[in-house]
Amino acid sequence: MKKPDFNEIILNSVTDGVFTVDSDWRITFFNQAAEKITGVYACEATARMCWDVFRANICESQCALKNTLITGKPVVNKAIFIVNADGKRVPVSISTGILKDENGRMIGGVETFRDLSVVEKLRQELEKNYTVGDMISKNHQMREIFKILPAIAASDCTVLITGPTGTGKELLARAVHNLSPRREKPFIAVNCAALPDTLLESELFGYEAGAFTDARKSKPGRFARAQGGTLFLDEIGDVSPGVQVKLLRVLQEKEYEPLGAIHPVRADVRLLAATNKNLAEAIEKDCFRADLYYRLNVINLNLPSLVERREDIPLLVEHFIDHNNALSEKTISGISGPALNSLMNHDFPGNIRELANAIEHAFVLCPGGLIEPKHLPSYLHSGGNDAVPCTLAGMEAQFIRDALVRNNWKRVAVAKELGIDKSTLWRKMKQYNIRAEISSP
Ligand SMILES: Nc1ncnc2c1ncn2[C@@H]1O[C@H](COP(=O)(O)OP(=O)(O)OP(=O)(O)O)[C@@H](O)[C@H]1O
Repeated sequence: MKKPDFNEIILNSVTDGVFTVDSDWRITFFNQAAEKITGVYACEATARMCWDVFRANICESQCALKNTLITGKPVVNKAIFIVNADGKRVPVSISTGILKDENGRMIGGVETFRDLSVVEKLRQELEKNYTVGDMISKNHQMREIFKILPAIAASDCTVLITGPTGTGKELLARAVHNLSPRREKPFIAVNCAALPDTLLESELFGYEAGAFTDARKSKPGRFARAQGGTLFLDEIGDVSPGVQVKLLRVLQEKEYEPLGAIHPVRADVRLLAATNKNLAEAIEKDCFRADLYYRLNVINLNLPSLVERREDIPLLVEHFIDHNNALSEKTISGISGPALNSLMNHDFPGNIRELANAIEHAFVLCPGGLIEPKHLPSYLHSGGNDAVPCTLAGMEAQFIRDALVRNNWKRVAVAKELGIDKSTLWRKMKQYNIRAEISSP
């Protein structure tokens, strides 16, 4: 009778998957847990190339076992995905090591892997509870907003969303639209600060042919495009008195006149507006009409800054890692303790947009595995802004910032110097979280 192989008995008793390969990458052993996790029987797996059986997202570009056999360094608990025999993605954490014979000669490698499906499911459940639309938060103030959002969405009232830049005002407006009975109709967003006054007016209300010299054909405005749906007016605090009067008329009479039109047009549009300015102060300074403010501010949703909801940082970091993983070829498994610490200790003047940009930056520099402090923008871990940017986006941001300083933050002059449109400059400043030190045209 064949003597029992105790090594095999032990390896088949553990709940982690274990397989070994020889120096030609052919599987020499496949335990029972490996069969269960991959859905492949040991008799089918043995003697096959490991990447044909253990189909991991890192097989081609960053094989952990290969790395270990080349460098001699083990990989410990790296989170990856494999594709099982049914074609389903299974999250696993892998560890690797070298196999040596009694003379110390390398004869292959060993990989152990743990099924993380349950952990992943729990994480997704947890995230689902903290999510409305694309917004994620576990902060009590935000969760109060999430709670009343369906009722607000179901009504047709105007909503004024306030809060510092990058706190998610547009995302919240989209969530209101997507939860509302108007969700099948368009959601149209207009950034009122990005357009000069005359252009904003024709952009919003459209014009008839012959309304002005270049108007050969009539053009529908954003109100017309949003008909039946929702119009989101971002940066409403920057709208001129002339446009304010016209908006007031739409809100009061539900109609407007395109430039050069003889008859008014009925507007079936829900208005949502947002600002990071203090409109009450603007009213006192006679820069904003009180009557328009009251019409817009039927419901006010105020978003707290990220500093006021630091508890959201880990959740948001995971969310942005997932998002970037889905968009890129890379697999980033998470963030290291020290890197998360750097983020937790930062004040984020650009709020969630700044955090999202920091994770995007880390994706460029991090080859895989965990995001470490060195992968984050230098100002987050070195305490200074002086480091030379090493990504194209970083260089563009630096270039724009330098031009703004050179031109005393005058955006018109900077746009001219850089040969770009003022709205493009504005968009890029927002993208790179460059904030004016002196407000100017
Ligand atoms: N709660 C959130 N969960 C996930 N992502 C968020 C959240 N809030 C904001 N974001 C992301 O942060 C970025 C900025 O959000 P958004 O443009 O909505 O901010 P904003 O307040 O409208 O900014 P601004 O005042 O500069 O116009 C976007 O990439 C958005 O997807």
